[in-house]
Amino acid sequence: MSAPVQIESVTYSYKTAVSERKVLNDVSLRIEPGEIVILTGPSGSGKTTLITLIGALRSAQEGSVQVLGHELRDAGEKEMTRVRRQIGYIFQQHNLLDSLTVAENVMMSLQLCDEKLSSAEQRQRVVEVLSQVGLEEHVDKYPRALSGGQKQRAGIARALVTRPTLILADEPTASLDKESGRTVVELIQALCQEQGASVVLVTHDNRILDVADRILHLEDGEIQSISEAVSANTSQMLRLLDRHDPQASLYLSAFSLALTRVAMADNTIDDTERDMIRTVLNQSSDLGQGEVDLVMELAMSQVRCKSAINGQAHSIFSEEQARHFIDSMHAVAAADGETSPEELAEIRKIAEELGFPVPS
Ligand SMILES: Nc1ncnc2c1ncn2[C@@H]1O[C@H](COP(=O)(O)OP(=O)(O)OP(=O)(O)O)[C@@H](O)[C@H]1O
Repeated sequence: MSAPVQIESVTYSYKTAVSERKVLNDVSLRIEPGEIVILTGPSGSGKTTLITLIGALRSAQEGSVQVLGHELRDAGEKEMTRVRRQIGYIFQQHNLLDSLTVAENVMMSLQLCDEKLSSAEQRQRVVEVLSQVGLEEHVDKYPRALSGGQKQRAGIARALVTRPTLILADEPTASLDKESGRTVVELIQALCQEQGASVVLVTHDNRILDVADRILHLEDGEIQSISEAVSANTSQMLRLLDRHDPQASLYLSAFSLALTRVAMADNTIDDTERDMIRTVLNQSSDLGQGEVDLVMELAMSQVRCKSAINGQAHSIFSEEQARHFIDSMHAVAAADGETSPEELAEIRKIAEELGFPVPS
C-alpha cells in the first residue's frame, strides 16, 4: 500500500501586499498506512499550516504534497474537494451544529461523502460509531446537553463515521481536562487501529505523546525528530541549571538516581513507580516535565546498565568491545591535551568495576 501522505521539499509563505513570511521551509515527510504521527512544536512554528496543507485546505507554493494518491500542489478545487471528502478532521473546537442532534451532526458527514448508503444504513452506521465513542445514550440529544469531553467525542464520531483512511486532528485535547483528553486520544488510537487509518495529530499536550508511533517536532519551519528537539532543549536547560545553581543540579541528579535505584531494586519498575518518581522530581525542581522525564530516563538507563553488567562485563562484551571501551576512555581523557593522573586512576577503577583487564 502506498503512503497516504508524502510531502517533498514543501515551502509555504504567508504573503501580504507589503511582506512575506516563510512558515515552512523545505519540509519533507512520509506517513505510512496505519501510522499515528504526532506533530509538536512551539506556537507559530507552522503546525496548523502543515496540517491544512495535508488536509487539502490550502495549497503549497513549492514542493510536492501527495495525499491519498492525489498531487495537491496546483490541484483544482474539484480535486481538493474529492480529497477532503476522504479525510476525517478533528478540531480543537468540535464545531458541532447546535441546531442538529448529535446523530444528525454525525449523519451530515456521512451524507457529504462519496459512499452511497440507504437512510437505514446511514442511521445504523451513525448509531454504531456513536456507541464506539461511548455516546449511545446521547444519540438524539442536542450538543448543548453534552459535556466538553462528550462533544469532542461526538466530533470524533463525525470524523470517523465515513471510515477515512487519513485522520487529521488539530489540538483535539486542548479544551479538555486530563482525564477526558486521555480518553479522547485513546479512542482515536483504538478506532484508527481498528480501521487501519493513519493519523496526524497536532498537540501541545505532552501527556498524550505516548500514543504516537512517531513524534515530529516543527521548529522554525523545519522538521526535527523529537529526540533532537528534547535533547537540545534538555541539554540547554541542564547546562543553565548547572551554571546558575550547581547545587540544585547535583541534588536533582543524585535524587533521581537514588529514587530509580530504589524502584528498580526488585528488578522491575511499573507505571505507578515511574509516576511517583516523576512527581517527586517535578516537585523538587524548577525543570519542565520534559527535562524531568529525561533526567529520570537517564538515571534508569544507568541503573539498568549497572545491574545488567554488575562486574560481569567481560562475559557481556567481546574482547574487541572491551579494548575499544578502554581506548575510548583514554581518548576522552586525552582530548583536552593531557591525561591527568586522576583521569588514569578513574580509567583503572572503571575497568576494574566492569571486570575488564586493568590497563597498566
Ligand atoms: N493567514 C495567515 N496570514 C498571515 N500569517 C499567518 C496566517 N496564518 C498563520 N500565520 C502565521 O504563520 C505562522 C505559523 O502559524 P501556524 O498557525 O501554522 O502555527 P502553529 O504552529 O499551528 O501555532 P499554534 O501552536 O499557536 O497554533 C505564525 O507566525 C502565524 O502568525
